Amino acid sequence: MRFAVLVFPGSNCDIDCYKAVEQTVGEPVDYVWHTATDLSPYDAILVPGGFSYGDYLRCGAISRFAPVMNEVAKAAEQGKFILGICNGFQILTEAGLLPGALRRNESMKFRCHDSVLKVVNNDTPFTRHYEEGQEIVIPIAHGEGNYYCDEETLQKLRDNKQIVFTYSGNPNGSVGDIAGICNERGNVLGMMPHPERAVNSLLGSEDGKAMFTSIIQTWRDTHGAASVR
Ligand SMILES: NC(=O)CC[C@H](N)C(=O)O
Repeated sequence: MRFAVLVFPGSNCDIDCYKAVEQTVGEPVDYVWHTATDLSPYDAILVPGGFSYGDYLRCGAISRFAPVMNEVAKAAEQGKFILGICNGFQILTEAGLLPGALRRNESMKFRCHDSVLKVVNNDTPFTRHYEEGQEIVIPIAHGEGNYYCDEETLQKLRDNKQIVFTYSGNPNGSVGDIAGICNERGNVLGMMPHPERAVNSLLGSEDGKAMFTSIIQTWRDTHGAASVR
């Protein structure tokens, strides 16, 4: 299995994502520049956090026009795993690959601290190594993590089990305490907290590790390879 970590001008969590893959699952991983026009060698695509294009206009509003985003849409269509973290989540909503939008935090302040998340849906390729209802500690670091969608969309998210993580103690004003959602098919996930910053107890938490092992386990199950320990 091969991972891509996309890099936009202003990404700053790309190295963390790369290291998380390298150190937790040890699978091949490449940085892929935003001008790339071929993602065919990759099975999972990580859209990392940061301040792509300086967050001008709105976070992710410019990045979503990058050439690589056409390839991300194709990859999503093909059922490949797409994980957008923080700015990556913002880019995926701007690109229309996930519903809703991320607005300024209710406090109007940048929030950077650990957060407790509840795993609402562990039946996704990204969360199968968690228990349903499990509480995990994953850091947040954002100014625009206030997830918004209209009532109808919120109901759809609930009905289709697309709400994957909620906050225990809402740090930003998100509707329904939403911290992370997936698409209907379950192969595209966006979340504001940073699992790649929680893959080793030296970092304060290793609760993010299971996201990476879940992805690879799912891939191995469908490709007949050995299971992940
Ligand atoms: N860490 C991040 O990806 C931050 C995302 C975005 N720049 C924000 O402040 O909301």
